[in-house]
Amino acid sequence: MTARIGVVTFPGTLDDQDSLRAVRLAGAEPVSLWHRDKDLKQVDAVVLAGGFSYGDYLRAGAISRFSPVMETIIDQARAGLPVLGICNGFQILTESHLLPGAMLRNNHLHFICRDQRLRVENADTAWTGDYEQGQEISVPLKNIDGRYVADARVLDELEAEGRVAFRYATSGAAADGYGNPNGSLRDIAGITNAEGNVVGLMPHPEHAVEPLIGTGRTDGLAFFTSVIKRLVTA
Ligand SMILES: NC(=O)CC[C@H](N)C(=O)O
Repeated sequence: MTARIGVVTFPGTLDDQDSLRAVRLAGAEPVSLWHRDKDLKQVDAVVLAGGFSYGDYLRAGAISRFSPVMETIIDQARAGLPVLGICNGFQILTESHLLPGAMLRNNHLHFICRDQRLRVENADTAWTGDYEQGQEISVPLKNIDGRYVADARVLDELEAEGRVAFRYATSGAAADGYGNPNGSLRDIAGITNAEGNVVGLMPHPEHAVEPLIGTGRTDGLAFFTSVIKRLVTA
């Protein structure tokens, strides 16, 4: 049976079309979800796509968190539904308290847009099973509120439980996409919840799924193939 993967559109979402396309290229059925609908149309997994939902007013993700669609997603995520938050989606997940910590303005106070090197730290989540632990990937990064913070106790807990899913890779030159781009604590680019079904990250895997586009790398596609495999074997 083909997995159905929903992609939520809020007013101000930018990356829903690319996310739907990534879902299709990975082999699942893409399903559009609308922020005002509580109904998730019986999807097997959900992607919260990037952008500026509700104009990032108040704080990025702070208003989206209270949308009707999030009411259902928060309930179902707690019951095991795989949810991936990309960039603004990650911001919505922290605002929803499905993931700990918060995203602050980049330490240099600028919007940044570049290809970013990441290290996969946890290849055991619903969204990362097709990567190797320690694998380095490159995907686009584009945000202004990308600086991940949490208090030391939360950071230690994330590290101890293997819940740092991605770190900014710092072992090369900035011109090659290496380095911490925004001052995120402990170079954290993405995290998972304890159960591994909810994952959020600031860089954009959905923009790196086709060899003809961008740098020609398809490093992001494995997010989507990973969850499809997880759904089949679940
Ligand atoms: N591409 C994105 O989702 C980035 C938007 C995000 N609201 C920001 O921090 O700028």
